[in-house]
This record gives sequence, structure tokens and C-alpha cells, in this order.
Amino acid sequence: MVLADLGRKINGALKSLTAESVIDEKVLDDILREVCAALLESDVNVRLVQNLRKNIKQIVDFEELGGVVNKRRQIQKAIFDELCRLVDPGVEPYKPKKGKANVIMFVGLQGAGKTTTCTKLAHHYQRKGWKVCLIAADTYRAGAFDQLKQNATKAKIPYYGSYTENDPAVLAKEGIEKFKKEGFEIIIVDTSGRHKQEAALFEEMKQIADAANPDHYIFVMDGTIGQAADGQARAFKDAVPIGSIIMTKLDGHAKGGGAISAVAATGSPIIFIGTGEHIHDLDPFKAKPFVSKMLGMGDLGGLMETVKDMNIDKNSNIMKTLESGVFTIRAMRDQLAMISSMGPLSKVMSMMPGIPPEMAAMGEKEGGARMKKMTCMMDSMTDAELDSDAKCFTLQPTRIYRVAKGSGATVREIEEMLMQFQKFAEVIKTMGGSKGLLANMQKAQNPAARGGRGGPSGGANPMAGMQSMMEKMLPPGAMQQMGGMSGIQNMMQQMMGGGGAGGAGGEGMGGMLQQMMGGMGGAGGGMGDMLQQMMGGMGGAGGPAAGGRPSVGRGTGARGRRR
Ligand SMILES: Nc1nc2c(ncn2[C@@H]2O[C@H](COP(=O)(O)OP(=O)(O)OP(=O)(O)O)[C@@H](O)[C@H]2O)c(=O)[nH]1
Repeated sequence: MVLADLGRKINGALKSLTAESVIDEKVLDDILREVCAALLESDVNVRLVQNLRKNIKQIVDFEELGGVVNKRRQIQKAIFDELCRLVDPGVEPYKPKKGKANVIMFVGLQGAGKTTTCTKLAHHYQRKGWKVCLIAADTYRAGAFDQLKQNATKAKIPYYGSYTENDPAVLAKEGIEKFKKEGFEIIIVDTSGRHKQEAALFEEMKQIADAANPDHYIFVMDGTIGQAADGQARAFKDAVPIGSIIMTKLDGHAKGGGAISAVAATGSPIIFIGTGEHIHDLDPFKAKPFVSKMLGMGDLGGLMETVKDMNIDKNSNIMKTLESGVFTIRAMRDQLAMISSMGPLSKVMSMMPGIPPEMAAMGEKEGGARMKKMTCMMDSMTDAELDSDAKCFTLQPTRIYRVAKGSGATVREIEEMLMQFQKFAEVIKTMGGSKGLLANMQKAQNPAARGGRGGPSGGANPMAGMQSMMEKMLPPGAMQQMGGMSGIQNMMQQMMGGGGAGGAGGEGMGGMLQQMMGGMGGAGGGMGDMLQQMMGGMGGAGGPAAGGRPSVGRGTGARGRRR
């Protein structure tokens, strides 16, 4: 992940803070030296780094701070908040208006990802019920129209372009008039890439802007760009009134600090980030979760949203299986299906505190493939075997050979899977069996109905399960470095702006997370346990299949001049 290196270094600096028994100006200066060095090494603009340091020194006032723990938290929070300020200029992001034509013009450097991101954004709004369309006004790069046409057709999004019209301003104007007449709400204009040294292309961009008169300009910034970002972003900002930024290729392995500098240079908010080449790889951007994930602290809000969106309804198999009170192989299969429905495993893992970005990315390959393989084995079982507690395989081992043959797995793999099932069943037992798991899931779905002080499994402290899960997930010694469970909970509350803090042993953020994690895979170890078991790895590749069926667009055709 881009910025992973920066996150690791800053996290290291923060952790060294927790080893300090006395925290004074010198300790703060040492920490800030490490943080600023990490930012500069990641290509963040030196001016921004100096400002960040000055702000933190002003915020942390040793006179008013209390004991060591409080000073530690204040410094952690000050650094966290200043990192958020780097990527969030505090400007209200753009929101299209329903019931009218919203013309959005994309600008940016060559190869930044404009054409790809135009389609991603159109698809994003299409999924939300907007009437969207695309205009291919990149008449400079050969193949740009074909690329947009192919993307739009696959996503079933109407498009307008031409092989004969060479003037992008004329093309943009024609397309906008056409789509406005047809009542489209989101009209996205893709333009060709340009570089601040290409004055003619900047002039052309202004002509397109005059012809298109867009409601909003989006600057597409390649997240892997280095120090040059600052100057380029300023040049675009001087030429057109950039409203917001989409930062692309954050799934890459570059420093990424340059892109952060560009945000500051334009003073425009980042509204989305591109995290891959597929149409779904576009994530809404929010500063706090972004920085929190970069620092390996996860994105609790995003994880909770994902769980709530899963809407495990009463009639689903899972509920019925669990109401029976026996944790069966079918229940485990349904749990795996539920986790898969949350989205790519790497995204789910990157939202979990304590899982470093590189491990989350590895999770996609290892964990994703493993889940598919386990599900395939269970799909080769009879209903009686699925609805059992797996003892039938011990009584009749020939069943294992049959399932192995039916699923293309080895006997050893089937035996491993059955051992894992036994481990999950053990974890479920620690929370009162299936009924306890059911209670977890219902509470994770409806935190408001959490009721009394007790946690998901009756009177037990909800933080207990969370603590054991975090200890399993975090590197040895990390817990005390982060101030233990209360330190983690307070840091999460601060990061998420409060978030329903309970008392010392109460619900609060940590309790919610514990319920949620327990609900997905058993309390004690929770999802962390499940993921770690899967990461144990049967190996095997696996990845998302390309999707989408072609359909007719609205292109007009005939060959013309191209670069
Ligand atoms: N990994 C990754 N690749 C991306 C992302 N966004 C775009 N790309 C790839 O970046 C390359 C350039 O994307 P385009 O959409 O063609 O870029 P462009 O800005 O339209 O290019 P020009 O028209 O030449 O200016 C393509 O291979 C895209 O698949 C992303 O978020 N992640």
C-alpha cells in the first residue's frame, strides 16, 4: 500500500513513546524528529513538515499536562490530528445535486488514471440511483476513446465520443448538450493528460472548461507521484478552479508523500481514492480512517459500517442454524460466506486494528484463497455431514476420502479443515455455544439494543474477548506499548471523535468492536482468530474474476487523427 512505509515509521515512533517513563520536551523533540524524517523520506513537501512540527509543539503544552500516560496520549493525539490535517484541508467536499445536470470535468497529468476513474465514479453514482453518462473529450491520446467506450460499455453507462471530431471543446459541448436534453444528472467529461510544461495543452484545457462550463473540476492525482506533485498541482489549480481531488493507485507500493503535498497545494479535499484497476476499486475518502489505517490502527468506523450493511436477517441460514444451539459445519460455512460478503479480505483486514497494511494485502492472497477452498470442501459434503458437529467423519473416515475426491482437495486438507472446525467450535463454546454467537451477531447488527452493562455473553466484561483478540493480533508487547486495552479504547474514541465511550469496564468502542468481531467468528479469538487460522495457509492463488457483460453505448464512429 502507498504510504505503508510512512505509517510503519510513524507507528514505530509512537510506540517508542510508550517505553518512556518520563515525557518532556526532549522526548517530544526526539519523537518529532523521527516523524518528520519519515514524512520527508516519503516525499512530503518540506514546508508542510515544518508546519506540522510547529503545530504539534504548540499543541503539546507540558505545563498543563498531567502524568506520563496523559502526556503520551496528548502527543499521540496531536501527531494523529496533524497527520489528518495534512490530507484534509477542512473544505466541504463536492456533492452533486439531485434532479439537475451536474457537469464534472476531470483534469490531471498523463497516466494519472483519469479515464479509468471517470468510469469508476460514474459507476459509483449509478449504483446509488443517479442517471450518469460519460463524455470522451480526450482527443489527444490514441485509444483514449476506445478505452472509455470499452469501460462504459462493460458498466452499461451511456457515453459520447467521436473518432472524427478533433476539437475537445466542441466535443465536450456537443456531448453535454445532448445528455442535458436527455435528462442525465451526472455528466462526467474525461480530458487528456497534460503536464504543466505543456502550455498549449493547458490552454486547451481552459478552452474545454469555457465550452463545458462544468459545475465541478476533479483533479486526478497519481498517488505514487513524488516531489513533483506540489508544482504540478499548483499549475492545475492556477489554470482551473479545482474543486476536489481523487488520489489513484494507492494500492501501489510507492512513497505517496508527494500526493499528500498536492492536496495541500490545491487546498482541495480528497473525495475518493483509487485502490486498483477494477471498476469497484474506488473508495470514499475520509481523513481519520485513512490516517488510522496508514498507522496500522484499522478503521473501526468503516468496519462497523460494513457489518451493519451486512444486514444478517432473521431468516438467514445462519440464524436458523445457530438457533438450533449446535455449532455445525454448515454454521461455519455460513460464517465464512458472511465474511466474504463484507468485501475483499484485504480491505476487511486493513480496517482491523493492529493488522499492518502489508499483512492485509497478503490476506487477500492467502486468506481469500483459503476461504474459497474451505467453502468448496464443505460444498462437497452431504446435508447430514454439514448439519453435524463433524463427529461422523471420525466414525466413518471413508467420508473424508469421498469429500476429498468431490472437492479436488487432498485427504490431508480435509483433515486440516475438520481440525479448524473443531477449533472454531471451541471458540464458540467459550461464549456459550451457538446461542451466545447468535446473541453477538444480533448485538453487532443492532448496537443500540446492547442493553445493560454486561457484554454479549451476559455479565462478562465485553472487553475481555476484545483483549484476547487484540493480544492475538498485535505483535508481542504491543498491547502495553499502546497503554493496554484502556489505552487502545481511548485512542479509538479520540480518533473516532468519542463514539459512545462506556465506563472502564463498559461497552464503548472496544465493546462494540468485541461484539462485532465475536459475531463474526466466535468471541475469544473472534475474527482475528479466524483470520490467523486462515493465514496459516493452505496456500493457493485466487483473485477476483473480471465481471461485466458488454452492451450498446452511444458512440459515433469514423477514423480520425490521433497522436
Ligand atoms: N493499480 C492501479 N492502477 C490504476 C488505478 N487507476 C488507474 N490505474 C491504471 O493506470 C493506468 C492509466 O490509467 P488511465 O485511466 O488510462 O490514465 P489517464 O489519466 O486517462 O491517461 P491519459 O489519458 O494518458 O492522461 C491504467 O493502466 C489504469 O488501469 C488504481 O487506482 N490502481
